[in-house]
Amino acid sequence: MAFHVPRGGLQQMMKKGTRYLEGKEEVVFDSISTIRELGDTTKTAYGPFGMNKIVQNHIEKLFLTSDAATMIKELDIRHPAAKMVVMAAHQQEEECGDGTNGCVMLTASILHEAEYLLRMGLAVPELVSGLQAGLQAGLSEINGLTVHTVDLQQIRDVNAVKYAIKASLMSKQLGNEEFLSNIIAEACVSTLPKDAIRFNVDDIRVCKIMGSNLEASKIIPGMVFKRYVESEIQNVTDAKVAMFNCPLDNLQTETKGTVLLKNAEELKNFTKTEEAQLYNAVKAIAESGAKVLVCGGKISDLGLDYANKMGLMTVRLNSKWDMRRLAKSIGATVLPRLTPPSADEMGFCDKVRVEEIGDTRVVSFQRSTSRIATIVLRAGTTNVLDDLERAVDDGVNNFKLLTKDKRLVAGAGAFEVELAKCLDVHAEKCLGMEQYGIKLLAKAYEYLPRQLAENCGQNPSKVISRLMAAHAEVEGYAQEFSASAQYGIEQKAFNLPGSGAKVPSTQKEIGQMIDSMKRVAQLYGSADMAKAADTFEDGFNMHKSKKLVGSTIGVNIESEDLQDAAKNGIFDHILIKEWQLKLAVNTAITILRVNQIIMAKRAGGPKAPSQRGGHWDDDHDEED
Ligand SMILES: Nc1ncnc2c1ncn2[C@@H]1O[C@H](COP(=O)(O)OP(=O)(O)OP(=O)(O)O)[C@@H](O)[C@H]1O
Repeated sequence: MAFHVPRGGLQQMMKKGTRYLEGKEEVVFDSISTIRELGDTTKTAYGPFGMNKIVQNHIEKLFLTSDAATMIKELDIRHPAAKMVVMAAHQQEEECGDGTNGCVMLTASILHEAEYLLRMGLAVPELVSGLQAGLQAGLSEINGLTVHTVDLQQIRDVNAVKYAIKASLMSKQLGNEEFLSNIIAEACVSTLPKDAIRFNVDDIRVCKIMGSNLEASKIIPGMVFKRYVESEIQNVTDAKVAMFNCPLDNLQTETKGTVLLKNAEELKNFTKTEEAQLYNAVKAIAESGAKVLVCGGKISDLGLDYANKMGLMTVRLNSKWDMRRLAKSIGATVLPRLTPPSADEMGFCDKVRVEEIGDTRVVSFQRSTSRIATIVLRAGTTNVLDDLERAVDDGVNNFKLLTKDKRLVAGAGAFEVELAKCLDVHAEKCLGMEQYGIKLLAKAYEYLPRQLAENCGQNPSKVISRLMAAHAEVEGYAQEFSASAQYGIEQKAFNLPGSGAKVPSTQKEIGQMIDSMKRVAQLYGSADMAKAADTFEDGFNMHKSKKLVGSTIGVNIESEDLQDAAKNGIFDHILIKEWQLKLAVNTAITILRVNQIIMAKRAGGPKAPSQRGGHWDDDHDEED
């Protein structure tokens, strides 16, 4: 006789097969180690020398990429805590369209640091309140770290845009950034309306055509479809375009009817009226002035014949999204029935033509003032084309961010080191246990430049210590200066009406102080003050020129010597950094606050067998 083993507590309430985890060790530390593993997977793809991954998704589609968003999307992650990070990554992608890897890595590093503090005995509420304080401090510090701006007057300047978005392309397509940033900037700027700054990432379409190389890629103002036209006419210029959401065919009734034909005459005349109706409809469309007819439904042989007779170029589009985009691009209204369009309802194109790019036939609708531009990408393989498309997507998203906010921070890890330093300073001022949380955040930020250096094959510890020294030296100089005798002169200057006296303690404050001194000197015509400002500025510049120091010093991907990211035009958008901070801290807090994980048995019967007769990875799926 078998013994009955009683099940107690939660297990008793739940269906058999429910998984249940409890306690700090099982829940928090286990979640942290899973998330760290996720971070370890994506971190090697961070930055310009990030490695590619081959990811095969659940339908056996292959992805070759270093884009974290794609990796995370295609990996079917099941762990509930890791799913939180996946959600944060998705949110980062939704908000900014870039910076996903940074977000995942920051979350993983915060949790890694938190684990150490928890094991040392810090309570979760203390850690959480510290992280919240760190988040607030970080958000307010970020504002002061802007090093470059592209304001609304410059947003139509292709060179200014190109300069600002280049770094986002470098990290995906190192070596191709010059060409890509140029083509993306031109395409984005060309779609901006004349009267306002409005931009949607959907305004830039990508048409991938295999063959040739990247340099053969080009921008087409308007839409390009990889298809062939139905009609004999394949090339029109200055064309009015009529768009219909219905088939170019006889009207079909919804109900079926029976017709009794009594003689041959009736049989001959049966379809005549319908044919005449279709003929008249096509004729009316041609007479309205349209030269091109775009149909969302099927095109019958008869309809095509009439269109050819009337000299109409006929194109069929299958997707309703393509119809909508084309309508937006050429300024047309999509009509539901084959009625002659009014002048307002017709769109206009400079050219509609069939082209052969490589050995692919495309039909392009070109209009110089189009609100949509298409980038035709060329490369040898589909995987390279897909990766190029993702790089274009990052560039376009960065342009969109510029239309929302003009501020950029220094890239190449300079921002992270500077923010870590500011957070450390802030933590020193906090007296309670909060300071541990803030310091933790500062430490977590150091992981990003460290990884950037490691991926470039450099010694990460050496690079990070140099970076920190470079960022600290300016402060050191400011403090030295405040204590010096010369500061007395400037102090006097600052006591003049209209200027505030403040001991400069950061590079930014030194800059502001020099500016104020110059302004005051000019206002009061004081030669002494002007001389003092010059001396101060010279001293500061000399100090900087002796060594590479400053808040914009970042990782140099070519050598272990550092570089000035701002001078070399390596910028990241401020909104990317803000969202990374918010999402990473909030996700880490959410995970730290969990004390139980209860997973119900997965619903549904056995998995449908694979269509290709099994898969080498099936064993792993069985585990669930
Ligand atoms: N030439 C460069 N030298 C040094 N750092 C660079 C250079 N180009 C880009 N970077 C840095 O690389 C980092 C971005 O890398 P990457 O694009 O791989 O990460 P991400 O944007 O967080 O992730 P993803 O694009 O996959 O969502 C940024 O911090 C950027 O400043």
